[in-house]
Amino acid sequence: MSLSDVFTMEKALLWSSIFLAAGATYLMSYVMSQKALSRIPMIGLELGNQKQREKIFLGRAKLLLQQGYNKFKQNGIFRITTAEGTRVIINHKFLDEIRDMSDDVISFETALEETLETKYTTIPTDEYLITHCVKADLTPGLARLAGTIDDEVKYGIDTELPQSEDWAPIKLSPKLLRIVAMVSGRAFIGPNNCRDETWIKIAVDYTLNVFAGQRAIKSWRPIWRPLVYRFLPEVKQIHASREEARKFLVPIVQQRKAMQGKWGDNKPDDMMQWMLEKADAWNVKGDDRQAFQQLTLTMAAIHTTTMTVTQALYDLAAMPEYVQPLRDELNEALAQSVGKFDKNVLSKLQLLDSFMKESQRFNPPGFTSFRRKVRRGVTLSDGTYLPTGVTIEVPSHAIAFDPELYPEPQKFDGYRFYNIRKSGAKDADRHQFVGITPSSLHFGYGKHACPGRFFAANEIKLILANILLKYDLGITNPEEGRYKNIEFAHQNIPDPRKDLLLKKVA
Ligand code: HEM
Repeated sequence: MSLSDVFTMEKALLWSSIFLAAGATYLMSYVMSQKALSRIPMIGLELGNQKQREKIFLGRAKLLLQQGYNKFKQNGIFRITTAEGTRVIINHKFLDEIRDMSDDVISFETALEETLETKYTTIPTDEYLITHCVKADLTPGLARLAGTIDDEVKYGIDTELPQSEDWAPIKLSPKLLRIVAMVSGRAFIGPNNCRDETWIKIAVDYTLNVFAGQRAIKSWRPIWRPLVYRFLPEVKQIHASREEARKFLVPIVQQRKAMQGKWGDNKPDDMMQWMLEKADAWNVKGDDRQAFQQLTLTMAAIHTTTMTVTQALYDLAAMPEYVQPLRDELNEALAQSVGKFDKNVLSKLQLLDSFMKESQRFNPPGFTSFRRKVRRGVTLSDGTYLPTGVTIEVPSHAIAFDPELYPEPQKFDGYRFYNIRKSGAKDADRHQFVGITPSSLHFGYGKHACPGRFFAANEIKLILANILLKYDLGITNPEEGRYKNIEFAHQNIPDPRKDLLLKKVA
């Protein structure tokens, strides 16, 4: 045997030992994490095997989460089989210790990548400049923008909703989507672009395409996904709508850049402008990427807001007894500000704010919140170990129906939060629509809690206020009660097939 043969053999032996050691370490950590997980109680085992439980979760998630929350309220943690695998559901009592953990330990972004199937859809989850500008520019600018947003709301209502003085049935969701796309667009890309039909189509369709794409990917087992994703029509559609958006948005980006320093008093006052001015500092390079950031923004903003307004209008239509008190509040606030909606008027609408929050408590967009991926195993204060790779969620809907937190939780009380705020209690303002507490989690919690909720709250108030002043509302069969939501796994959406009745007030 030559010297070089000996070296080759030694090398092979070395590599084999490294692989064996790595394999053994991986196996050990897998076994340990499975052991740690198995210590967390599982609900729903009586419903059948994993496949059967996944299927049952699609139709009964709300109920199962509620049962788990009630059963494990003391220890606070349980596992459940969802359509996307096993999830660890944690009680809100752990939120304050988790919220301060770094993203390397408990990650919002990795959980979102998993939800959106970013590996295959390529939807970015790390566009930090968006969140920064929403917090640093949009929210502080809300008082200045209230008038323009109100103009756009009025234009949207005049052009999209019926103008009849007799009862007219409409399918609300598509109309509201267009209104919200225009109104949000006014604050995102400015008055010259927000009414453009191409923009409205992009803003409305993109989120739907992304959700169809990720659902199509999830319908395949993980092992097949890298092979099939390129051929899925739903994934191709995401790319097609991006291309459409690129053609529309890139020229606007280029025009804005060409005008840099030459705007004078006409400088646009919108998200695109603020983001372009900060792009270098945030290392966001290239016209395409800067244009696509508007798409990511619409994905966070348009459908979430539209669903919330739809739910509130379905509630108002089913409970018309709230209409007059809300109109009285509006008229009183407007009378003190020469008939114009401004920041002061909006802050006086405490009953409307309370009604919106109660409507969201009953009809949240999802039954869980605070979805996070554990990237580094962590031990909670009660000794529970959450191993690396686990996805955690908080049962926000079950929490919002806990009688210890919300007296008579099954009763819709539009005055619930209004009365708390009027009571003068120390933390009364935390019960505003935008307020986030461990028992009110529909905008998330901690450092990734929705930064757009202040803009959303103003937009929703302005849409509801203008509709309330202009229309009477009704549902088609009052004896059947409020329209039921469509529940699918974690998700909860207003039924788009239902007709809302509108009649212009004389
Ligand atoms: C009623 C409407 C809305 C609802 C219900 C909603 C809900 C949420 C929720 C649940 C989260 C995740 C929070 C967490 O897990 O802790 C979130 C994040 C986010 N939302 Fe909203 N949202 C709404 C409107 C908006 C609007 C209008 C904007 C933009 C103007 C926006 C921008 C964002 C952004 C950028 C994030 C990611 C934050 C981050 O990465 O740290 N949202 N939203």
